[in-house]
Amino acid sequence: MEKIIEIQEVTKRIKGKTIIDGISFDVYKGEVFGFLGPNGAGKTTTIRMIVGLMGISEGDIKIAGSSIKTDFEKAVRHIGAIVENPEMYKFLSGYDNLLHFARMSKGVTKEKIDEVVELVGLTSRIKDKVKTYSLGMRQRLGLAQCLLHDPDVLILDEPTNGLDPAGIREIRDHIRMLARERNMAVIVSSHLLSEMEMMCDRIGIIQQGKLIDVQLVNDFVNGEEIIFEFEVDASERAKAVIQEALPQLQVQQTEVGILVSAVKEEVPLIVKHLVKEDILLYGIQEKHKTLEDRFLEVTNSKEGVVHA
Ligand SMILES: Nc1ncnc2c1ncn2[C@@H]1O[C@H](COP(=O)(O)OP(=O)(O)OP(=O)(O)O)[C@@H](O)[C@H]1O
Repeated sequence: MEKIIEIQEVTKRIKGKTIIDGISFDVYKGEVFGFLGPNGAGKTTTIRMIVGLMGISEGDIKIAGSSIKTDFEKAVRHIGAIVENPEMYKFLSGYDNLLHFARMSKGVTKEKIDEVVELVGLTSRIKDKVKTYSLGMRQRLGLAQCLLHDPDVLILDEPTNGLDPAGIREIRDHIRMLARERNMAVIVSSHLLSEMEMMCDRIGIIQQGKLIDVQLVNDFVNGEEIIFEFEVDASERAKAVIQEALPQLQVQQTEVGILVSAVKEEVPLIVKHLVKEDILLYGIQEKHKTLEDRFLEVTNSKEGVVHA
């Protein structure tokens, strides 16, 4: 995979306060990279530094090999971004808006405008005034605007904010398509964890200005341990039996039985202990953790390992 963004030991201080504290990670072409973190963690600040809206106190950011510090113009040329709400002229058509933006960047042809309109699925409505568009259509027009100069990287801060479920799905599908079919790197931030789980290939978790974890979404969510639910006739006793016999495992009582966080190889052992104590076992189910479960585990423990 080809690196397109390199964040190298970046620190940001504002009025003596450290907002971002020495973060480093890379983003590759063709992937959707999600930025997760509690409110005030530093997601927007990091994004603003990547797109060049804010200076860097220490460290460097390279885009397609060019430093944003020493080669700003060349570096940001590779980026298309929606950081604040895209500015649109509501009384103009979508097409006229794009024409307006096209005039501001060099070398954008009318064919290119038609191509991006088609790419974001707005062809049939592009001649209508923007004020008649739904929020989802406006977001897609914003996406089209970002794509006019053929960026390698797309940066979207909270792209699904305020959208209804259908709108969220539309934007998500477009983001994934741009990464897969156009080999673009897409960086998104969102506090909607279920959304990030569906949209991203990798996520970086930022907390109090530090990057505490960078992982593939699948590895992050599932890890090695799985939660198994054992449906039994006597859950309280079952919990006590497993805690006594296998004290290394985490056991939780539920309405129908017990939840045990374990690896698959440990399941026969758990069953053996339950059966030995004459506990009736009606079924075993695998419960997958959600990104939200894992996010809360990691941010609450404040410990994390950076897997590059
Ligand atoms: N210009 C500024 N002056 C002083 N403090 C700032 C400034 N910009 C950001 N901060 C502080 O930096 C921290 C990180 O803010 P940032 O907006 O990057 O967080 P965030 O992760 O995007 O949060 P949210 O999810 O709430 O948008 C916050 O504590 C914020 O108050």
